[in-house]
Amino acid sequence: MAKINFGGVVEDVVTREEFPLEKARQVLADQTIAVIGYGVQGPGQALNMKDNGLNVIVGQRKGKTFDKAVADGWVPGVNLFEIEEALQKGTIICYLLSDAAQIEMWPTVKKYLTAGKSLYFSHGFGITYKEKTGIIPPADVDVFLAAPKGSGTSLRRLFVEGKGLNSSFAIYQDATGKAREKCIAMAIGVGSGYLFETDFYKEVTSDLTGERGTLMGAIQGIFAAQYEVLRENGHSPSEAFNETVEELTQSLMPLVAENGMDWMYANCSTTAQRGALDWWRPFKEATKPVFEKLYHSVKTQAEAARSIDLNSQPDYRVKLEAELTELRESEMWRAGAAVRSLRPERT
Ligand SMILES: NC(=O)C1=CN([C@@H]2O[C@H](COP(=O)(O)OP(=O)(O)OC[C@H]3O[C@@H](n4cnc5c(N)ncnc54)[C@H](O)[C@@H]3O)[C@@H](O)[C@H]2O)C=CC1
Ligand SMILES: CC(=O)[C@](C)(O)C(=O)O
Ligand SMILES: [Mg+2]
Ligand SMILES: [Mg+2]
Repeated sequence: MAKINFGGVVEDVVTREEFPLEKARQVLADQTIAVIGYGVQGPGQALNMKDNGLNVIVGQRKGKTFDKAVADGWVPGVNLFEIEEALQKGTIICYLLSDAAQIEMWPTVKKYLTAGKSLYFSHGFGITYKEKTGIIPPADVDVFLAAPKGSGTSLRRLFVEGKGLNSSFAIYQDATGKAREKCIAMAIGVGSGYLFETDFYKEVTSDLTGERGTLMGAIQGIFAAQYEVLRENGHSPSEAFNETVEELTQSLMPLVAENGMDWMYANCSTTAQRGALDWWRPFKEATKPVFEKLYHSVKTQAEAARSIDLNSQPDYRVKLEAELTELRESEMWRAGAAVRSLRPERT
């Protein structure tokens, strides 16, 4: 593995140069990779693996999502099946149902995990919280994960553009002595950039923290707070939205992505630099206790319990959709829709 110095800490990573796609194809040559579930990660990973020349089939229950798989080019009876048929045919089972649905389907999946097969996850959830999920694989199968660090939608889009999301990988159980090479081959096959190693516990703990924190929860919270203060002080929705969200996503974050925070700062006025350098610490101090509370809630499994309880209810989708609609219909995001419609490339 390549040794990379991450800010003073040397870590081993796997790059596409040292584990090229050709090697992944060789490792997986005799495998039938069954992607179970065609929600968000399912399509991204399955299509990328198919385009990478791997032997992939999809298992999805009948309904709207099955039809989406057909629309994406999967052919019923050829490489698209009902879940049980795909489980039976697959030698590497990619368990890409929602984390809550994985609990419900587990007794069925387990029946098909015969000796020498592999069970692949994209999250450490099911295994780490096994007391809650009941997901305990048989001892004679390999169990590993590759977790793309981003949405399945982005995984696919970046792949099509010739780019790749980074993924973590972890081996939980090596029954055949080949779990590690299969795991890395799968991680490359789904279209990852470089790979960093973790374990199931660390993957799920960091992932749940990240999505509740800066990636999704905290960012909406901080947007809403600033937007409200601007509105309460007489600024128009267009001004408040532009100064809170639009400028960040359109102008400043791409600069951070390209070359880091200091470089984004350096491309802003010295007035802005002075203010940002003064104010980032108070924001850090104000929010750190919330991040500590969040991490604690993840560590004590309160987050897992809540997500399992709520997402296992029969009407969980309707409830999530209602909350997403509330967000979409808030003034800030309605202002956002108007702002997006006025982007030059859209008018
Ligand atoms: N959404 C994402 O981009 C990411 C997801 N992951 C992980 O990947 C895995 C899959 O997540 P998503 O793609 O978001 O899942 P999802 O919520 O989109 O659901 C995937 C599939 O589950 C099926 N499903 C739901 N309930 C079912 C049931 N009771 N019986 C049978 N099928 C059922 C749906 O039809 C759908 O095909 C999870 O472990 C998740 O944590 C990891 C990284 C990012
Ligand atoms: C996209 C991703 O990696 C997340 C946010 O962790 C998830 O969808 O669970
Ligand atoms: Mg996640
Ligand atoms: Mg994630």
